[in-house]
Amino acid sequence: MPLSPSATRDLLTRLGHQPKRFLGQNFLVDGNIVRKSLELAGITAADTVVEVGPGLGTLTSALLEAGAEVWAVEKDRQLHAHLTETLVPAHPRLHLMEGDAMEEPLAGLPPEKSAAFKIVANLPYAISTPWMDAVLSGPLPVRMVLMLQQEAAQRYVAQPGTKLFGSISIFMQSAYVIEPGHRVGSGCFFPKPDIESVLLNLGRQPAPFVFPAATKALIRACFQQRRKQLGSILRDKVPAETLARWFARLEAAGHGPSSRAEQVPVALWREFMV
Ligand SMILES: C[S@@+](CC[C@H](N)C(=O)[O-])C[C@H]1O[C@@H](n2cnc3c(N)ncnc32)[C@H](O)[C@@H]1O
Repeated sequence: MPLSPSATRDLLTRLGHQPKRFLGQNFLVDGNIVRKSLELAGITAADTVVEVGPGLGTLTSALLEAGAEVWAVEKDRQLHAHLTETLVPAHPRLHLMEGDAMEEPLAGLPPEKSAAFKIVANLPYAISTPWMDAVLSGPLPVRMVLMLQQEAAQRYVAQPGTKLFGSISIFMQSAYVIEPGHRVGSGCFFPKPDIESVLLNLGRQPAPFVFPAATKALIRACFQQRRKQLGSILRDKVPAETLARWFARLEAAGHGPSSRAEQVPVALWREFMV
C-alpha cells in the first residue's frame, strides 16, 4: 500500500529529502490510483515491466507484489540509494539503475526482453514528451499506463487542425490506440502538483508504425514552422521526386504543397518519405 501524505512527508524528513520540483517529484499517495494503474495494464506475474522514476517505490512495490519483473531507472541519487537499501534486497526481480530516462528510456531493459513488455509509470513532468518520443522509436511496449500532465496527454490525442496537433500526436497515433484513462486529482500526490494529471492507457496497434529517425526529424521541422507552407519548408530537404509523389497524395486528399503541417491527417504523414 502507498504511504499516506503524512507518512510520505515523515519518510522524506527521515531521509532528509526535499522533493525536487525540477525532477517532478510528486509522489503517489493514493492506493486506488496504484491499483487502477496495475489493473489497466493487466499486470500478472508473467509480465516484464519498465518503470521510469520509481521515487519512493510505491508503484514499484505494487508491480513486484503482483509478481512482475521490473526494470526501473531513477535519476535522483538519494532516492536510488533508498530503494537500493529497502526494495532491492528483497526483490530479485527488480532491476534498478541510477540514471536519466532520456538516456535510458527503457531503464536498461535487455534486448532479449523487448519483444513483449509493458511500461507503467508516474512520469516526471519535465521529460514526459521527449521521453515518449524516444519510446515511440521502438522497441514498442505492448501497453503503457502512464500518469502524466493533462496537457501532454491532450497533445498525444490531438486531431489535425487543432493547436495541440504536433509531431508527437502523429508518432503516437501511428502506433497506439488511446483507451479511456482517468482524471487524477492533485490530492493523490504529495506534494500536490499545481497542474491537472491524467492516467493514460495506451494499447499497441496490431500493426504499429514506427517512423525512421530521419523522417521524424523532418516532421518535427515542419511543426517548428507551423505557419509556413509545407512546400517551402520541405523543398530543400527532401528529394524532388519523393516530395512530388507525397504532394500528389496530399492533393488527392484535398491538401497540397500550400497546406500547413497541422492540417495534414496522421494517415497521410505515414506515407511521407516511404
Ligand atoms: C512523479 S515522481 C513519481 C515517483 C513514484 N513513481 C510515485 O509514483 O510516487 C517522478 C520520479 O521520476 C524521477 N525522475 C525525474 N526525472 C527523471 C529522469 N530524467 N530520469 C529518471 N528518473 C527521473 C524523480 O526523481 C521521481 O522519483
